[in-house]
Amino acid sequence: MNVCFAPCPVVFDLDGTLIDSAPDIHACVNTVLRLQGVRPLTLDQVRGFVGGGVDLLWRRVIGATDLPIEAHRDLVASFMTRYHDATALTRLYPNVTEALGVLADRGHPLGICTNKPLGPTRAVLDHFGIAQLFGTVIGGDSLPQKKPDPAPLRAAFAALGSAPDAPQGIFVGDSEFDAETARNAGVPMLLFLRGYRKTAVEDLPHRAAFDDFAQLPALVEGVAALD
Ligand SMILES: O=C(O)COP(=O)(O)O
Repeated sequence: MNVCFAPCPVVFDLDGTLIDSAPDIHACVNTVLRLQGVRPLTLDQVRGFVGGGVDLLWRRVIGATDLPIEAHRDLVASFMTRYHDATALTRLYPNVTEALGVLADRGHPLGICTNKPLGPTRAVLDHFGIAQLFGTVIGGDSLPQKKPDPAPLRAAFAALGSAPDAPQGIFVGDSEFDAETARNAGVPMLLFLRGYRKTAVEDLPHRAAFDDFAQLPALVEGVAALD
């Protein structure tokens, strides 16, 4: 049972949930590959590598190229010099700002729990003028653990005033990592269908699914009323 008496905290994943950032990640990856004399990857390939943070992204990029695994650390460092403020090709999904505004006006504490490093996370929230809506922002490098470990999500709920070992609230995400994180943390998940998920919807644990952020405030109230 996940009882919410006051408007419950709502924590959001970032890449593939609030923002479509794959074009910027793709561009930064290919800039690094070009410097190495390696053929560029497609947008679909790179999009499929997003979700587990930058270290895993580059292990997957290396696996798709002839680059040696020993180069991983330098490739990540080179990538981060470009990625830390990459926003030019990133877009908010439609109706995100409006939905966040409705939830904030109704008194829901809002947070971010992403595997994206904190630097680029803050850059993108500032770029879209939504940083002030979030009471906490947990990035992929904020804690030793990353999603799907429940620790980052529990930390986000705790920062929003929820009990750390029995968090109350809702997690909104798009991916396998997010669904597993929500299950590990014991919170209901709302699954956004236009993100970077590779698994069939019915194979991912989730409370409800949606494809337009205009639907989100009603879904949140529905979940909160049931729990
Ligand atoms: O940077 C990533 O790999 C994924 O970030 P996300 O947790 O916001 O989906």
